[in-house]
Amino acid sequence: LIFVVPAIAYLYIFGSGLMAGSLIRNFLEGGKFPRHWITVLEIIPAFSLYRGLYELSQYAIRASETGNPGIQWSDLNDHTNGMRDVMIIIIVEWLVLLPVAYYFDYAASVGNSSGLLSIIKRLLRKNPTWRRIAVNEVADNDVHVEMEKLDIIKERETVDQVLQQRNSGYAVVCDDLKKVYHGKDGNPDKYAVRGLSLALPYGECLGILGPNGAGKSSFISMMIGFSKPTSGNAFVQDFSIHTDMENIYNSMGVCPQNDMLWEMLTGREHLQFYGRLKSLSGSALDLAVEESLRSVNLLLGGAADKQVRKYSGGMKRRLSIAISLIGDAKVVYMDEPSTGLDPASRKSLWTAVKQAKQDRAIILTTHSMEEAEVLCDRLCIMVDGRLQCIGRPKELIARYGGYYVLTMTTSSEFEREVEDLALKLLPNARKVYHLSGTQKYELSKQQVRIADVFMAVENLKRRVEVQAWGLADTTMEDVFVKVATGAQSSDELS
Ligand SMILES: Nc1ncnc2c1ncn2[C@@H]1O[C@H](COP(=O)(O)OP(=O)(O)OP(=O)(O)O)[C@@H](O)[C@H]1O
Repeated sequence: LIFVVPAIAYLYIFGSGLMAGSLIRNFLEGGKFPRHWITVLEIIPAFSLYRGLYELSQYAIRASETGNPGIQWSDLNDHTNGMRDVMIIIIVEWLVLLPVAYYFDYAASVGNSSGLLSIIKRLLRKNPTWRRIAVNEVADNDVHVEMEKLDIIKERETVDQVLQQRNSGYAVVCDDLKKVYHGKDGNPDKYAVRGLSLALPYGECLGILGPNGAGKSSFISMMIGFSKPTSGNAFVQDFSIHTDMENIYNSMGVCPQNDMLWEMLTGREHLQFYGRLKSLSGSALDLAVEESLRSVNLLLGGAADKQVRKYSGGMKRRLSIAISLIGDAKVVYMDEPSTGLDPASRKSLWTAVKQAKQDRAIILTTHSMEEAEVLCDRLCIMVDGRLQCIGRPKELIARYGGYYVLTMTTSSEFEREVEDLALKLLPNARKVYHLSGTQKYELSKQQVRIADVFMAVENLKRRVEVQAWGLADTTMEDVFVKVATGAQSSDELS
């Protein structure tokens, strides 16, 4: 469609211009063709345009021969030149076709025609939520029982409030964003993102956690303009991702999941290129490049001036991060930024990101809970295209945690004793893991005292050989597993 429509439009304009050129001139100069039929033909825009240009040229030729001025406003009253009809036709068509063009442009930009009625409603809405685009709801034909959590509802309310304001002061606002990949060859549609609403202020780093296929990359690819949302909208610095992507690009930085680098260019050349794209030049550009290279440890050993094909995977990753941050990008997306980095590089990368987030908004996807806790002010967990929870890491741990994890490894003949110990400490202790002698139990913090656990283990050790044991507070990883498995099993049930 992308190629066929412009080709047809081009052929139409070219063909109708050619026809208008030969027909109008012959009809006018032949004098036999009825004048009113010429006016009817002028309804075709190319014909009225040609007629207007023809008349202007006739007046101009006469003016050059006689020394008189060319066409005057008063000549519109002269019926023989047909200029008044031409002007009326052009103005009326302009008034009619402009809204029609706007409509088709709009329908194409939301990727889903939403009907003339909804656009008119949007324009006429008395007290409009001015930035919300009424688009067709995705025919979400699953029967998932929506049991929205309070934090998700609160985030939705914040989004609603923010959308009422013209200058929100928020860096990113997502309004019920959805993405459906239409199934090909008889395959069913894939609902990758099912109505994401969130509001991100400046200076915040939001981490998106989720199992493989949760929809994290699909969300980011909509936000950076790689793909169009099926419905819903998002605003980056108050610019819509449907209509203002050009403006968004000026202040956006992206570190994609797969490094997109030119093998033959050096790291420094990459940064110079992207710096210039962000309108940096001269000494400001040199300074920014130097700073970026330093922040991701690419100055050591002349790495900055080596071609990227000679870089290790980790060096490429660090360069991608530097590219995403150069030029004072105000909103930065990082898709699994530390994948493939060794621990030292990861730590220096985290320092760079921490420094960078002071005055920008960062959206970061990751599978590393440690990274999420170190870098992110807020975290959300996404499962099967839906947000399951959102909040500060400590809040989430407190909400979904509330228990200690007792881990113990013995030889398999003593597994029964370990189970007895856990149940004696807490009759409703929950076994969450059991594999060849290693068992894990969740013990409610409110019902168990740490001192009792230590005493019970000491007693057990007198009778049984305990190879290893540990008592840990709930970690983000526990929260993640709990939320993700809980959501997946509720999806399976529904
Ligand atoms: N172009 C596409 N066409 C069809 N389905 C797609 C397409 N891209 C992604 N999907 C599907 O959409 C779902 C979400 O994919 P996405 O890549 O967004 O997940 P993710 O959370 O980023 O996963 P990961 O952590 O593995 O990167 C998956 O089931 C995936 O198979």
